[in-house]
Amino acid sequence: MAAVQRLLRAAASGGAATAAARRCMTSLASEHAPPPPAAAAAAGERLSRRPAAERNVQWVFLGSPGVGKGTYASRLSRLLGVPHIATGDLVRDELASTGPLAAQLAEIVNQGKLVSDEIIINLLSKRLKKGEEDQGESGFILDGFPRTVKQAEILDGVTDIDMVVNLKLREDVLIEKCLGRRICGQCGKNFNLACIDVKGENGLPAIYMAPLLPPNNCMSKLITRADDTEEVVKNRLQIYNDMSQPVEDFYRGQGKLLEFDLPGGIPESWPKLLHVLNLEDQEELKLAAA
Ligand SMILES: Nc1ncnc2c1ncn2[C@@H]1O[C@H](COP(=O)(O)OP(=O)(O)O)[C@@H](O)[C@H]1O
Repeated sequence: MAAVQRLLRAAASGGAATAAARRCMTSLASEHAPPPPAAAAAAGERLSRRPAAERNVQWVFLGSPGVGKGTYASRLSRLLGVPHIATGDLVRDELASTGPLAAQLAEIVNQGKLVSDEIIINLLSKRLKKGEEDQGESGFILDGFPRTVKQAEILDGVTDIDMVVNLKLREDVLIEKCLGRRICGQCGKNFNLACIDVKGENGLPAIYMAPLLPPNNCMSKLITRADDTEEVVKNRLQIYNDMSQPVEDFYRGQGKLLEFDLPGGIPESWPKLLHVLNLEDQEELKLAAA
């Protein structure tokens, strides 16, 4: 983990970096740059490529906006005792701060565009470092990163991802779910006011998802994300299809991609997800210990 944040930080700053990490950074700058060179892999090998059995889980969650990556990644992180790190949350924390990046980020995020690889890697590496130093964290479930093939290549250059879960849902449902999303301005919890009840048609299955309603004390404090308007959501979906679907192919090619079509809301999807991840026993143990 230390190696992950060291190299990611080095890749972002280009400062007191290893030569390998500096080369990763150079590859960020050019559209047609080659993948991180062998030296980067070698440095990662020396510093961080511990066998999976000797370290905690290192998973990635992929999926379009609104699919529920945050919901399932955070449930799994609690079950497995590893941090859930959502780059969208890191961006929103930065937006809420008075830091120098806030104004620049607001313009990009509110149009539904992607933040630059350098900024996002910088935010991620700071988060990894803080988690490791303050909480002794090890392992991670990444949500919202990598979102471009370049980000995936950089991550690949510094550490071994064990598995990539690709959550999938039909596009009309994704839009409804994004528009129904709300956050409690006080406790920060996520809710969804949308009641999804669509018939099966054109080969697509019927799908029902009950709303995830807030308790009474959150009801009056609900906030809608500025990028959850219909226009911006459609733009984000388009950007996901253009920029992030190639990331699915990247991991599919490595044999790490687990495709998961959400069958419905949390009550139907969670047990099925645990089943395909072979984690049913883990949940039983945890419930028994509670
Ligand atoms: N890995 C990333 N690369 C670039 N931009 C990112 C990344 N992660 C988050 N962002 C920025 O933060 C915004 C919100 O991210 P997120 O909460 O993950 O949204 P979504 O609901 O679309 O999955 C994105 O639209 C983008 O501007």
